[in-house]
Formats: sequence, structure tokens, C-alpha cells
Amino acid sequence: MKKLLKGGKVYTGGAFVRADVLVEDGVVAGVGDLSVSQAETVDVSGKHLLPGLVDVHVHFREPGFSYKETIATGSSAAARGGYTTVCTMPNLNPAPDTAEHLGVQLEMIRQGAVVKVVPYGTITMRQNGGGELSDMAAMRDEVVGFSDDGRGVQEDAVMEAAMREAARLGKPIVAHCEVNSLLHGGYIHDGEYARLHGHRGICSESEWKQVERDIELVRRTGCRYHVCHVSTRESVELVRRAKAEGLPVSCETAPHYLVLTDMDLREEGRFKMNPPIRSAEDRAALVRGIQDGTIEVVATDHAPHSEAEKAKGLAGSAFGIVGLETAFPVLYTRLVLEDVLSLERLVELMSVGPGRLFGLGGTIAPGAPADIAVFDLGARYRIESADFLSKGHATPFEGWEVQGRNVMTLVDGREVYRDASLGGCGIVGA
Ligand SMILES: NC(=O)N[C@@H](CC(=O)O)C(=O)O
Ligand SMILES: [Zn+2]
Ligand SMILES: [Zn+2]
Repeated sequence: MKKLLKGGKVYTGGAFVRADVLVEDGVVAGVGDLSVSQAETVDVSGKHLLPGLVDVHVHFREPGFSYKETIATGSSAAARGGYTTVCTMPNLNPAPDTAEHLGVQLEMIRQGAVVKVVPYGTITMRQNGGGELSDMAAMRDEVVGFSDDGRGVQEDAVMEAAMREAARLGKPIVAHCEVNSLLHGGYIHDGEYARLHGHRGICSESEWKQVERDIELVRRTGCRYHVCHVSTRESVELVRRAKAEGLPVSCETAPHYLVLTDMDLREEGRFKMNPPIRSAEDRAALVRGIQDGTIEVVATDHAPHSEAEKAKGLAGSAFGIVGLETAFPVLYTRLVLEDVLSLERLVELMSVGPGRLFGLGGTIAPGAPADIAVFDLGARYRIESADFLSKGHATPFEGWEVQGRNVMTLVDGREVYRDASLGGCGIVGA
């Protein structure tokens, strides 16, 4: 069946142009002034057509923790947010550390996924940070890269060996950077808010020291290397210098680090994640990083937990917040509408950049897979976590007034989400 998306503004070749998009057999068959007979025509005039958003850092909790999120609920949240491809972190049970364990997850993805879900394999066996590396070679063809997200790889020799193997296999190491010996039981940023309210802080050094170590290991091994959820100004500067040196280094940050500072915290679990939201200076450095291209990716680090796990305040709650259903509107409202960033740059950070870096799409062009998100950038509404399709509801953006809503998501040309404004009722087939 052909589908004609008529009259929208289409992101193509780095800019928005007024054009129709024809979708046929799962791919974009044409972009331009089209009139096609025997196609289902959807009037998208006034809407923006973006290459489907790509999130290289999510937690879907299966296998092992279905009570927090399932592949079905997580990928439904993704579809609603405008994402067509997401990459799942491997802090699971069993963790994907061998072909067999990865196979368990792949089967669940085949059964439950609403959008494209591509897993990471672990770096270490059982993701325990020990000396035994995962069976990277056996997992190579099915994973986007290797990560021990949730913890840093503490031993230099283990990370070096992992980088050598990943380089041999032509896959990236995607690193959660955290030096355990510098944590001292901290759970929010070691800054003004922690001092004022008597909380134990996580120092910036615990992140950037490991970024610094890893960049030195990249110099030695030539491994493609990507830093997860960068939160400190020092990490941004280290990545900036590594890139200037020509090293194969990239990094991501997440929406909450770009629009909040530690002084926005409240005594609630929905403000607790790892790494923590840092100071105003850190936030400013991250914004400069997305403006000058040092940071090429915005990922959500969508990390759902149960209501009970997030109900224990800052000290007692689990680390992690959800993000897939709020990322685009929050950043569109706070960065694009406030002239910090162009809409085109935001599309690069949320789709084109991660798509290019990880080989996961991020274009609307003839012949490309028809992974498309249709946004109504004029829609204004209030974020209410009770409406989320995710099982996780902990968000620091609760109650925010935002603008910009995804109204339709196509994955390989298949409509997976359509909202009421386009005559749909959410996830298609749900
Ligand atoms: N970001 C978080 O606060 N939590 C993540 C782990 C991680 O991303 O490091 C989780 O798995 O819950
Ligand atoms: Zn992490
Ligand atoms: Zn994570």
C-alpha cells in the first residue's frame, strides 16, 4: 500500500522544505510535489516531517525487570515520542554477554517491539566489571556496540582489552564513565543544593576522570568510543580536545542536563538520576557543546523504575528517570523557541547525528527506509506523566507547559502511532 504524506515541511538535505512524501514498500519513494493515484493520502499540511528520532541510550528492562518496563511499553513510549530506532542498554537479567543470553533478549524484541530496537552487548561477562570480557565476537552482528552502562569499567587493563577487541570487530565502546572510589555514597551533584540541604554529593571528577582515562586508551587502541550521558563541563572539554586531535571519540548528553541545574532539584525521586543534574556552569558548557558540535547526540537515558522505587526521596530512590515521551517537546520549547538552538540542529542531535554515528538511519530521502515522525510544532500542552505509555512515570518535567507534539510515527513505512489530531487513537494495533 502506498501512503502519501501531503503538504508538510520535510527535513531533507539539512533543511526543511515544503514537499509531499510518498512511502511505498517500506521506503521513501519520492519527495517533492507529488500527485499519486491509489495512495492513502494523509493531510499533514502545517506539520513538520522529521527523520524518525534515534535514541542510542534507553533501558527497556527485559529480560529481567518487566515490572519496571517491557519492550512493548518502552517501545510504545518511543513511538509516541517520535522515535523510530532505539538502542537498549544491557543491565538486564540475563545480561546480553553471550550469543545465547543476547538471543533471549532478541526473541523478546521480535515479539514486543513497536519501533526498531537494537541492543548493546555488555563489555564484561555478567556485566560485573571483572577481567572476563563478554563474547563480543559472537554478538557482533546483532549489537550496535558494547557497554556496561549502569557502572563504569574500573580496571584500566579491562577497558584496554575491551577496546582492542571492539576495534578488531569494528564496533564502538559506549561508556558509562564513573570512578567508584570517588563516589562516597553520593546521590546528587556535589554542589550548592547538596550543601544547602545536607545531601551527599557526587563530584564531577568521578565522571571526567574516567573520560580522561578512556581517551588515553583510545589513543592507544584506535577504538571507536562514545561517552554516555555527559554531565560535566570537564567531560565536554576533554571530548572537544580529543576530537580536535582527530581521535574517534563522540559523546551524548540528555535533555535534563541541558535544561535543569541542581538548584532546580526538589526532594523527590523524580529528580534523581545518574549522573546527577549538575551546576549552572556545567549546563552552560553542555549547551555550548551542542551548539559547536562537540556533543553530537542527545539521548534520553530513558530509565524507568516502579512507583515504589522512585517514592523514596533523593537519598532512597533508584537512580533513573523516563525520557522518551518528553525529550523533543522539552528541548523544542526550551532551546529552539528560546533561540538557543535552531530546529535543524535539534533534528541533527536527535536523529541525523546518532543515525550517522551508529549507522541507524536519520534521513528522509528517496530509497531510504521510511522512518518518519510527523510533528505538530504548534501544539501546546502540559506534561502529565499519568498519560505516559511507559510504565515509568518519574520525570522532572511533570507539569511543564511545552510546545511540539509528535502526531504520527512511521517505521519502515508502517504506521505505528497516530494521535487523535490526525484521526488516530495512539499505538496502531494496540
Ligand atoms: N541513568 C540512571 O540513573 N540509571 C540507569 C543506569 C545508567 O544509565 O547508568 C538505570 O539503568 O536505571
Ligand atoms: Zn549510565
Ligand atoms: Zn543508562
